[in-house]
Amino acid sequence: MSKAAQLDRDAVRIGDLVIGPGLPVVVIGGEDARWLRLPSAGYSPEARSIRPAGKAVAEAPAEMAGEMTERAVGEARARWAGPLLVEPSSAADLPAVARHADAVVLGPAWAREPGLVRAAARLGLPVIIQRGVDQRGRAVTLEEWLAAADHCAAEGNEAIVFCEGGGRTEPAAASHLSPSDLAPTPTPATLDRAPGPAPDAALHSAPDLAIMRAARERTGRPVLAALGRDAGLAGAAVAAGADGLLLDPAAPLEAREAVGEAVTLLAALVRPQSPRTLTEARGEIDRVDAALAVLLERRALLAARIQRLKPVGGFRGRDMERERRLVAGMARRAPRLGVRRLAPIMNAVIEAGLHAAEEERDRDRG
Ligand SMILES: C=C(O[C@@H]1C=C(C(=O)O)C=C[C@H]1O)C(=O)O
Repeated sequence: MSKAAQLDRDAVRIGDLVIGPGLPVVVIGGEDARWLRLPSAGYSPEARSIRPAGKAVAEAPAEMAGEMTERAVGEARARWAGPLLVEPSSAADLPAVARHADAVVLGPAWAREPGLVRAAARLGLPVIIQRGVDQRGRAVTLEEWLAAADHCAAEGNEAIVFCEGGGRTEPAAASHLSPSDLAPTPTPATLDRAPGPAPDAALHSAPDLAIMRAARERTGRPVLAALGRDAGLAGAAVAAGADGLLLDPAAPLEAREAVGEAVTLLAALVRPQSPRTLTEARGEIDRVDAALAVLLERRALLAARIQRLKPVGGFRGRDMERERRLVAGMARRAPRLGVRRLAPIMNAVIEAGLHAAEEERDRDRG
């Protein structure tokens, strides 16, 4: 079966990762999959130059460049057993990508080059087409983006994922990442070896979530939002319908963790799924429980605050009328449970909060 095996038009499989609506939101560059961007300091996908980490740009002859690409992608493959996405810097990288990668990522400069898009599509791998600002500073339009997908499909490759990068540019500093950035758990030491000071554009991607939605609605294909190294827009992207988030290969561990948390919590609220298997259904319940735990913790903190604000707090100051009204309000949002089933649940929640508050008060009094 080809690596680009297609489930249906909505979902795309990359290795054992499935991306699409109704499925869990994936984090690429985080735990779900890795993304290797091959060295590039050129201004177009045809340009070819090699920038060894920390060194000045050096032009490399094509055959040497091919060897370096083969080594970089081969090493990345050896270090990471999960889905590996590789972004070529030129058509010369494609054979190595085909040999080792599970998907090919096309940077914004490729979207306007039908010949290159078609060459990438012919690898038979899933193709991730990025929209954004190319190295010349020109933004790919929605029409150009969709046209790139059509070129891909014209080659018989329907395993297409759109990736919205918005204002993100492709700064040279971000392009000499070594495969060490693909280590499963980056340590501060490996992060230190990551590219030096990068322009802000590398740190803060500005995906246009409206264009991302438009691509999703017009094509029915999955969409990703590229966040750069900043977790700030992760929740917004999930709420806007992103099927996955793409983190820069050099995103720090804290950003990866923050994105994972935002995806779990937001998706539980805004992305209801229809799981088909026991494992999928339990995965979905785990995400809902994660969101519930965060809300229960916040609720307990608020309840404790209220006990300190009331003239008589704790169990002695219990207000049963207030409790009855809040259960009735919740039952409107949880009709399956209704007042009869929600009342004992909320009674347990409220009493747990009051117990925690009284214990805390007793500790504080010493
Ligand atoms: C938090 C309060 O104190 C108690 C706890 C409640 C709760 O946890 O929701 C509700 C009413 C009171 O019995 C409050 O009075 O609002």
